[in-house]
Amino acid sequence: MRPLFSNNTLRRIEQTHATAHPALMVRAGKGAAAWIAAHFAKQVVTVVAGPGHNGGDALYCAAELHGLGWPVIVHAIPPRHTKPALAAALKAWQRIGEVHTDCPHVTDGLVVDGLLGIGLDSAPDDTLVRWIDAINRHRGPIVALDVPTGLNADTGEIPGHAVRADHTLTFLADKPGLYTAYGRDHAGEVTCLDLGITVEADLAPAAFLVATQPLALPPRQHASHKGTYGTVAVVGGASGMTGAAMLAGRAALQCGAGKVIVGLQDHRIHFDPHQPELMIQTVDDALTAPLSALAVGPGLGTTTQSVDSLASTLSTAVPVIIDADGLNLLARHAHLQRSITQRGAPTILTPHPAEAARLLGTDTRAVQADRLYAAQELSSRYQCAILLKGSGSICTAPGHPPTINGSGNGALASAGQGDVLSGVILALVAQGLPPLDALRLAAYLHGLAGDQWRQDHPSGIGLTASDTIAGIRRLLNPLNQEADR
Ligand SMILES: NC(=O)C1=CN([C@@H]2O[C@H](COP(=O)(O)OP(=O)(O)OC[C@H]3O[C@@H](n4cnc5c(N)ncnc54)[C@H](O)[C@@H]3O)[C@@H](O)[C@H]2O)[C@@H](O)CC1
Ligand SMILES: [K+]
Repeated sequence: MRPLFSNNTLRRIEQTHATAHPALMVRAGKGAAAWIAAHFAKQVVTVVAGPGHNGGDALYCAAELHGLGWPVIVHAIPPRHTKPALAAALKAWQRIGEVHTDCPHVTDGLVVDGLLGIGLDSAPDDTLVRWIDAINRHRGPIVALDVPTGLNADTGEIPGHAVRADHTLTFLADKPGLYTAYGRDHAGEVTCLDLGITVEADLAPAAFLVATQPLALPPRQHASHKGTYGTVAVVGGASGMTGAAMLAGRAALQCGAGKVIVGLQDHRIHFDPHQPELMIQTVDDALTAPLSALAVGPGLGTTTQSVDSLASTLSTAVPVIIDADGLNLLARHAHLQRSITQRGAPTILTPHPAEAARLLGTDTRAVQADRLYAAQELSSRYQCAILLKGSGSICTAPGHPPTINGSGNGALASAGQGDVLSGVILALVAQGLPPLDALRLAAYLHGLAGDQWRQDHPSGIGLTASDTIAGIRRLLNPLNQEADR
């Protein structure tokens, strides 16, 4: 897992190395130029520099690219208060070429965004907005230095306008905001240039990025039977919403749970013709089975019967995953919140941002403005493992640092995907993974199944939740290399 550092920590690192030679700003500019020269054919490059040190990086990058024989045009916003390091960078460029102070109008080549980095302090002012929009109008490649201008590097929030880069060259260490909320859409492909600095071991990361498969299920032993892999139940499926519970059940089954019961509130359905292995029962019957783990919420509804079903689920002594309407009911009913804190077995909450907002008594915008904080606050308030869904899903649990999931794409924004994710988590917990491990692996595999599907469907349109289940099953199996000896 890759460590991600907050702006405050990055500032501390910068101070520690303030007298480094060559200076970090020079290293950043030269490193960026070397990366650009290695990844693009020589072409006109428009370097856009802002009023702070991010602009200084850009000016050294311009000078270096010029030295490598690239045609370079520089546009810079004059700083209100010149900092010495920026003045030196400006001087270095002015020995080579002109500085245009008007808003760039780029028609050709590559653009380097060095307007703002981690110094963004509020929504960009009018001048910056015009320059950001001018960069975004460019149809060719856009390379952002450190952070796409306008994106909050801590949170991935965009308080106003932001550059949409194809590549971001981020300096010293990786940053959480590049991977969650709006980060993925605006940063493009991220490359970290460490500038020859090793981050001090005593500096705690704000989060970790899960960029590769975090762990695997243990191989299946020959002398095993379905009971070895757990009996699980999905509780939900009120009239008109039975599909949600079925999808969760199918996902649990196809991800290896031994026996899967679907406890439906709609008593008219007794059988899943597409997945006859599922045992369809009433909620009461499902809860009397000797279960290893439960998921409650998919299609649960919000009736009195739904509240009773959730309360019965919480009174069991096995791990419970709460999703969808289960979370909405939890947000509304204090007695359910009390039951959660009194449970002896683990509880896992898997909210999307709107559900997280209800659980925290705030609004979706506030959750999205700081997803890492929201997930950690939920975990401490409810003493649960949390998976906060959305771009760059966050997994955390009390006493554990948060992780940001690095897989997935917009194709997964489709009906039933959350139900599938609940079923995958359920299967992984039933097969013995601790809650937080199950969340991280499930989020990663779910995203990766979407990424693999997208390779054959570039616009990302039409991925169904059922397709995702099949993709995750394929991903789970190559992992069990040592199986069945
Ligand atoms: N932190 C580090 O360790 C390093 C930082 N470097 C660079 O320096 C950057 C940070 O430099 P700074 O602290 O000067 O910050 P920035 O260059 O990101 O921006 C600061 C400037 O932008 C203005 N500004 C901020 N928000 C604005 C808004 N909403 N509207 C209009 N103007 C706004 C500020 O008044 C200030 O002049 C990093 O992102 C990176 O690119 C590198 O040189 C190397 C190492
Ligand atoms: K930038």
